[in-house]
Amino acid sequence: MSTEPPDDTDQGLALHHITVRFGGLLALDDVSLQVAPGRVVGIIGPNGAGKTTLFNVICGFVGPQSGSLTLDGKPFRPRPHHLTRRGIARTLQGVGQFGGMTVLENVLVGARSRKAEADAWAALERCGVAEHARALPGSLPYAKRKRVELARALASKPRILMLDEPAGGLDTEEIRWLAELIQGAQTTVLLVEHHMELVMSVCDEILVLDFGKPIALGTPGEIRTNEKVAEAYLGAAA
Ligand SMILES: Nc1ncnc2c1ncn2[C@@H]1O[C@H](COP(=O)(O)OP(=O)(O)OP(=O)(O)O)[C@@H](O)[C@H]1O
Repeated sequence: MSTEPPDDTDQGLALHHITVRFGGLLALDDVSLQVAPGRVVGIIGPNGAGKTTLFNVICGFVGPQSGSLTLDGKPFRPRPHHLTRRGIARTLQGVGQFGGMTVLENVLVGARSRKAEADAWAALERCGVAEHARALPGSLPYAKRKRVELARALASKPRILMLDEPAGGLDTEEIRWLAELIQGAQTTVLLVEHHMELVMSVCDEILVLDFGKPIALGTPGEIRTNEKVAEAYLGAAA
């Protein structure tokens, strides 16, 4: 299987032979991935496969023992506090907002541009939660707080939007709304998600990890019928 980024593209984000160890545990084992602009790329795999670690590498929270990243063909050494500047935004698993700040203030955290407040309002509108801008996040139902988390990420108008289990805890109707948002996002999306129906419906391609190893990369149709993928999930269920 080839998950090696092609040499002829210098656009977008690329991971080259990333390996991460935590002590004796190999969390990522020679993972390569090319994320072309505008694509929706899913990262799936059983629990503990390395999905969050991969996100943490892209965000600079975890430094790989070997391998490198490039952004538009140039070396990219991610640092968490520079991510917005580099056009990268990430939602967190769960809701992760500051309880003592209003929804609007949460969305404005880390804002840089002069028109940040207008962008924040636009993102809140887009996510259908503008009416709650002055509320404290803790007073809102879980699904609304997940939307606030999305608005926070969208407010910086990222070129790469990283969604970490955005469907977790949501009902069918809310997941349908989320699918539409991702499909209309008009930006590159990296999606870590356990909800297979969502992943299969929105992704252009999917990377499958198992015990840190990339075991498949392909379209949803290819991944659905891949025997190694089925085995990895069956093994995890057994
Ligand atoms: N900071 C850390 N220190 C030690 N081990 C870690 C650390 N972070 C992750 N791990 C281990 O690395 C492996 C990969 O974890 P990771 O969270 O990336 O998996 P995942 O695919 O995101 O899992 P899940 O679907 O359960 O969220 C797991 O075995 C995990 O216990």
